[in-house]
Amino acid sequence: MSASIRLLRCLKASRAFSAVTTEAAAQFPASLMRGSLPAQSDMKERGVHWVFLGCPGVGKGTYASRLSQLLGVPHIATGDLVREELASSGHFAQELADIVNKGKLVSDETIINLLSKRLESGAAKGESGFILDGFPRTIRQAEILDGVTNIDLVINLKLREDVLLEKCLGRRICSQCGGNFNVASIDIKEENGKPGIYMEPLLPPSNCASKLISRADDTEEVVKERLRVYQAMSQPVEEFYRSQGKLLEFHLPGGIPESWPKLLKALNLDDSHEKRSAAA
Ligand SMILES: Nc1ncnc2c1ncn2[C@@H]1O[C@H](COP(=O)(O)OP(=O)(O)O)[C@@H](O)[C@H]1O
Repeated sequence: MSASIRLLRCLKASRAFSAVTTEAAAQFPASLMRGSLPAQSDMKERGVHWVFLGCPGVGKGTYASRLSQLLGVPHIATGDLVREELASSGHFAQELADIVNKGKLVSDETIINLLSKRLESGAAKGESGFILDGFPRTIRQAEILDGVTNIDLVINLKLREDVLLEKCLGRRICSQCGGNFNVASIDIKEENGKPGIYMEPLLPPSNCASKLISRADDTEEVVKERLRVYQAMSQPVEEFYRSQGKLLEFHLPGGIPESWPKLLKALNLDDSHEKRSAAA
């Protein structure tokens, strides 16, 4: 049975999450594949089951999307699923907007329903494997995911907090093509032994420049609340996976040109892997 169907059944079978998680945890021994990267042949057949963790603005979407192209698995961002739902009209969209625009998390039940639907439609199209971005964000979500599928690896992206705020405030989306850009120019010099960091802006092409919009939840007040919510609700998820030996901490050294090759190296995905997949 696919992970998506199990995820959905798990949720439908019981509205009491605690019962689900106990049952789910018992069903799948956590030692299975714990802490190991799948072999390259396995990656091809099953597709990787990876998770990206990290604070708002850290760049989960950027690196998850690049890796999904490299490894040929879908990049599934629950924030995107929520925004698709927000774009629809109706009472539920308004309820969601009230939560998201305050920087709060939507309920575990809502997010699991959205994710299940996305996984099911992907499975129907023959997708296998995934890179999840923005899920799990609570211990309950992590336990439910653990009960329905075996996560191979969790990449925890790290960046200093003052940069996170700047990056969120600099985020722009082209209202026509949906492209993601960032107008923030980060150039913090080394100070008192604390390393500096340089990240150049990711500017849009001229045809997008006049169509840029910002996310409603990327205001200073809401980003600060999202960072607070991350520390309270999602930081424990890092510990959850650390204790399973699945967490790979990656401190971003700078912008994409500097960070991407280092991330590939940390994942044992070297240039030759990149070239092979480009040629395939
Ligand atoms: N796994 C999740 N659990 C609960 N709420 C979520 C989840 N994923 C996304 N959301 C909601 O969607 C919003 C946007 O998500 P995302 O784009 O991932 O934001 P961020 O930039 O903060 O990482 C979140 O602030 C939250 O309200």
